[in-house]
Amino acid sequence: MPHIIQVKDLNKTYDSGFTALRGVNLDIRRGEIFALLGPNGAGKTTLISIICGIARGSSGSVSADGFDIASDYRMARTKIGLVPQELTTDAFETVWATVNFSRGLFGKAPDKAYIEQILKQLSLWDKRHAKMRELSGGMKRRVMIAKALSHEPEILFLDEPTAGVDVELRKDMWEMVRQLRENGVTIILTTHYIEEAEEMADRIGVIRKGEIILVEEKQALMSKLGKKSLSLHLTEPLSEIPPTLSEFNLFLEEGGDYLRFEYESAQSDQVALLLSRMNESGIAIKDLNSSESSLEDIFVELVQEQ
Ligand SMILES: Nc1ncnc2c1ncn2[C@@H]1O[C@H](COP(=O)(O)OP(=O)(O)OP(=O)(O)O)[C@@H](O)[C@H]1O
Repeated sequence: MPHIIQVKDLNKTYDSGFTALRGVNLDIRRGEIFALLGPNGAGKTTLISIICGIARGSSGSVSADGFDIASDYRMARTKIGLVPQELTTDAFETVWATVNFSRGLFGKAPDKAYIEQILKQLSLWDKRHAKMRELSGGMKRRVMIAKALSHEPEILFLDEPTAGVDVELRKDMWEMVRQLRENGVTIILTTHYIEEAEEMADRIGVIRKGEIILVEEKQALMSKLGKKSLSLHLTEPLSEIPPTLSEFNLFLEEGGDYLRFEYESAQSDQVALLLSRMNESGIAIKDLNSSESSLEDIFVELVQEQ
């Protein structure tokens, strides 16, 4: 079964009458890192909460590793670990007790060796006897991940895993998430840091006003929707764009000293053509500089466009 999570025609209308999800269909592949992006209030937490069995959908179905989350709730729930946005732990418990207790909640027999393994993997082993309140914010977050992994789930949801975390720690977190994926865990994360999705995700889903507006391989998304720009510093300034270059999307800048070419990522063969055409027209360049749109630019455009 290639899809570890299948969401079919999922709708959610809250008691207030507000519809937070509309006809969501989403398949998550086994072993991938999937990033769910969307502006505030788009429905990310609602979707995750339903998949994790914390909230109920109004209609539609969800299965986790083949188990329906409504009719096979217990089995579905054991497949999933959730790292929520908020840090919720007992300040006076030790790291070891916190993680061990969480495993027990899922009805799993104690397994010291396994808990030791995850604490070591998350660099928490030295802190196993420390009380939660003695830990730094970053360590607490790692304990939340250890808790979510304590019952050996195959799917891990990370809701804003690095919100409010400094750059250094964010990089550590990314490394850790990659490591978990190496160990065979499927990862679904929501994030406001588009850089995070760009860095880590295999596929990206964009949700807006309760609808999934796009699901795409990250690489394909960036090359399909990305734009590139090439800035050419001319040896002699131009007063206007010569007719021989009229087919290109060109802009004269800084009093004619610079010629900027904007093109879609998929049309990179245009660059060679432009340069040879300029050569033929006797337009020489001193220097050039290229830039491309980030996932952030693509995302902003997508969300605005729809
Ligand atoms: N219990 C509730 N009752 C009514 N409306 C709700 C409830 N929970 C969430 N909503 C609404 O549903 C919409 C989606 O909320 P949700 O928390 O899923 O968004 P989100 O994408 O996770 O946002 P954020 O990025 O801000 O966390 C919002 O408009 C929110 O106000």
